[in-house]
Amino acid sequence: MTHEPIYSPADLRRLEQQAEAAGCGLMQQAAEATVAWIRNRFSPGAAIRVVAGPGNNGGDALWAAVRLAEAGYRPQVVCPRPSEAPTPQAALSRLLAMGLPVWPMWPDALPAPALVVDGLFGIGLARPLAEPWSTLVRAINAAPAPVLALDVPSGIDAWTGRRSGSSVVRAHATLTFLCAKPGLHTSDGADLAGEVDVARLQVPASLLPSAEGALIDTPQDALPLRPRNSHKGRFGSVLVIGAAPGMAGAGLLAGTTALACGAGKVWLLTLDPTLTVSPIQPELMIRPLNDSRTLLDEAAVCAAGPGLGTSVDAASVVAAAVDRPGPLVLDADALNLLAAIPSLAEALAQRALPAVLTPHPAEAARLLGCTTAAVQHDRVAAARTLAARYHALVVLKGAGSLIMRPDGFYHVCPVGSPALASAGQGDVLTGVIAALLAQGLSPFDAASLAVWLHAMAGRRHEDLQGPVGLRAGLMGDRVAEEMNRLYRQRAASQPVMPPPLRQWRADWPEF
Ligand SMILES: NC(=O)C1=CN([C@@H]2O[C@H](COP(=O)(O)OP(=O)(O)OC[C@H]3O[C@@H](n4cnc5c(N)ncnc54)[C@H](O)[C@@H]3O)[C@@H](O)[C@H]2O)[C@@H](O)CC1
Ligand SMILES: [K+]
Repeated sequence: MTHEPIYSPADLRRLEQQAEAAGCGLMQQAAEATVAWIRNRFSPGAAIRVVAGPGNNGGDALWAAVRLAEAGYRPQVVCPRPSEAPTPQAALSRLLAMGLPVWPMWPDALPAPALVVDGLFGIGLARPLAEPWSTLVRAINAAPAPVLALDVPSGIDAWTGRRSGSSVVRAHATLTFLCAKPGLHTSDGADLAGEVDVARLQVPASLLPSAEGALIDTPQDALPLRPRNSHKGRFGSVLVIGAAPGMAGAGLLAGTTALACGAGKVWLLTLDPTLTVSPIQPELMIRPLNDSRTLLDEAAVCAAGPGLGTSVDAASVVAAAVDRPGPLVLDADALNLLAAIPSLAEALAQRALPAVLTPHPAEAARLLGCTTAAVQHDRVAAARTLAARYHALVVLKGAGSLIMRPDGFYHVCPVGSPALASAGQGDVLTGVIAALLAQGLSPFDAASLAVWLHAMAGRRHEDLQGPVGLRAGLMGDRVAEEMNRLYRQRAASQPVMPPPLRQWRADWPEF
């Protein structure tokens, strides 16, 4: 998979200092990246309102205004309290020398700009915004023009995505510098950052820290191979454990999705004795609890939890699934059992191959013994604690889904959609992860690719139809479409033999 790296706040600050000491001119580079971004979308001559704050984020904005003026744009610069540091001050002098006024407050009388650039606060934000910044934020958000945030929408924490207070810039796009930042994709950041681009800037490779995580990008190379010389045994088998009385739908969703996403065969071990066959999905093999021993031995992958309930039978079959050595996904009620039964946690920690746990925030809170709000307060920290505690891969669902390894490295999914906020989507995701594990992916790759495919299916539904109406029952086929799209893209990037120009036969003399 190709990734944008994420550095920790401390590593990023260290990188900034070392790069400045090495004379990299990061502020100038950030300004040039901003102008390149603007040139791509707005023609010279356009009025661009650049709003600069009191720190280096403001410095980026002031230098962007200088470069915009040089490139033929008409910057309207607003800066109530410029930074006193030399580089931003140099930009101010250049602006004044070019005869460009710097307005202390939002200039209502000027013609409306084509774009507003938010350079108020970046990663140095330390507290909620007060005057004069909150008035400027209100003016930015009310402007009849799109907003480009530099580095981070002002008022948002770059790592958690939380608002610092009630004054926050709502950006249509964010151009972030040096590395990707998880807070632009999760929590409030998912709604306030708009489309996010990363400008890595030129920094000597020797200064780059090791990443604490990465954004998932189009993960073509993680796709399982599907040679022509294949049979269903090659693509693995999945045992879904769930579907207790009254909750059959959850187990059926996970099972049918695993089939749709390429698992060779799928059993559903149901705790409901009346459930024997799915009339709409006859290829799904539904088996009673009595068969659990045989199936746990036979299946390559186990996915326990969808519609499982928390009965004694459920607890004992989950314990047996955790004890077997193969790939394992625990979701929904299996996670509730894990929160309640300490011996399950001990058994998970003993596994050589880490299990995949897929909590939504409320399930994560139950496992951590805290509130859902506390989980959402710092999603990376919550996922990191869970992954270390259970020695497992943790998929923390919700906007900006996180996939956390036990060693603390994580992926953030930058794609998402409110179309996925509907009943059964968690069961679907469990089915996709199980199918990819069955096809031989490692737990981290399977969980990352599954989250991305699931999110892409949601995004595509939203783009084509809107944010409602994506029932979980439709998802297996939609996720399979995304997989096939990736297969086609990968095939298109391979070398291709051109077709013959003429009909060819070996016995034709002119050949
Ligand atoms: N330091 C560097 O070398 C680089 C910095 N860059 C830019 O600089 C930004 C970080 O710069 P800074 O560390 O100066 O931080 P900011 O520009 O985000 O702002 C920090 C300043 O605002 C003050 N402040 C923080 N919260 C406030 C609040 N709520 N109300 C009023 N004042 C508040 C701080 O005391 C400090 O003076 C990055 O986000 C990025 O845009 C980039 O140019 C890349 C290089
Ligand atoms: K900003």
